[in-house]
Amino acid sequence: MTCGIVGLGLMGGSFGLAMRGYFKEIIGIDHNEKHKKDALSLGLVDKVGSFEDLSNVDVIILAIPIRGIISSLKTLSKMNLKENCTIIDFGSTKESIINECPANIRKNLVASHPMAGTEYSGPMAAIADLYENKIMVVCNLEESGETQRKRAIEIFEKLKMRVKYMEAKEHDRHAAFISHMPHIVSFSIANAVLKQEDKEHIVTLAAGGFRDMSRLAKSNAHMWGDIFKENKSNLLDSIEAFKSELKKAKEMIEKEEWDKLKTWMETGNELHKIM
Ligand SMILES: NC(=O)c1ccc[n+]([C@@H]2O[C@H](COP(=O)([O-])OP(=O)(O)OC[C@H]3O[C@@H](n4cnc5c(N)ncnc54)[C@H](O)[C@@H]3O)[C@@H](O)[C@H]2O)c1
Ligand SMILES: O=C(O)C(=O)C[C@]1(C(=O)O)C=C[C@H](O)C=C1
Repeated sequence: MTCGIVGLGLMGGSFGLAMRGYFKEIIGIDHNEKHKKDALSLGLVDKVGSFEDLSNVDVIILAIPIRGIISSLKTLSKMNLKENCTIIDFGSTKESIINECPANIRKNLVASHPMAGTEYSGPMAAIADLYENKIMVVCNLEESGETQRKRAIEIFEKLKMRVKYMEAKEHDRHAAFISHMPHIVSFSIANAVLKQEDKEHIVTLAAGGFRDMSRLAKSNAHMWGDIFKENKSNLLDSIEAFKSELKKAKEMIEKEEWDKLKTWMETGNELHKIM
């Protein structure tokens, strides 16, 4: 079996590293020349190629920003793909990808979202065990072909991932709260500190707490811009929920309702018991 990976960054590169030996050959495709060279020298893929090479592979991984995934699907739908070709996308939102996937290749697509990653991007960020013991959400699986379902699940098992099935609508709602809103909050924290006049002095005090809370603010703005745009309505709801809690905390502090504030914090302590 052969594989083509479109996007040789954190997600595509890590996939290549983890799947060496499983595929007879892995071909890497990327619009960034340096990323192609880096991917080769890091051994993320066997060779680099172009989109046309995808006509001859058995598995295609789309690991590029969401709008790029959608336009790749449109291009792939006009190509002569292998009959049972399995296309797996790693996009962080699922509804628009599924809705905009051309009908003639819908059975080829297994719409997936690995709940794994870091704040870094590009081939240098690739990690061989990134996917191990992590959740892979697979959406609207019944719309994928039987061969494609089986192949994708086998690949996720090989990655040592735990598969969770969900409807795309539900996935996008959940992802807004568990991933997209925390990124917005982290960017907000970073911008709030950067706006302080004595920011350099403030950050000299940064220890674990600030580093944890601001880590996500290092993430790639292009990729996250796409995610926020695609999940706008759910993201707005999650920001509203967060704002309402922040407002509650602010009011309790203003009114010096310390016991109430303590109870509110103790409620927050409960979260990790269910994680
Ligand atoms: N970073 C994460 O934590 C994470 C986690 C889960 C899913 N995802 C999703 O995975 C996808 C890839 O994310 P990443 O973190 O690997 O990004 P990345 O920036 O590390 O890598 C993307 C790579 O794709 C290339 N690229 C971008 N657009 C392209 C195009 N149209 N054609 C060819 N090459 C193109 C870039 O040059 C880059 O090498 C995104 O859809 C993202 O939403 C990311
Ligand atoms: O751990 C991180 O740094 C991540 O950002 C990974 C993370 C997340 O947990 O929000 C980011 C985007 C996803 O689509 C899935 C996972």
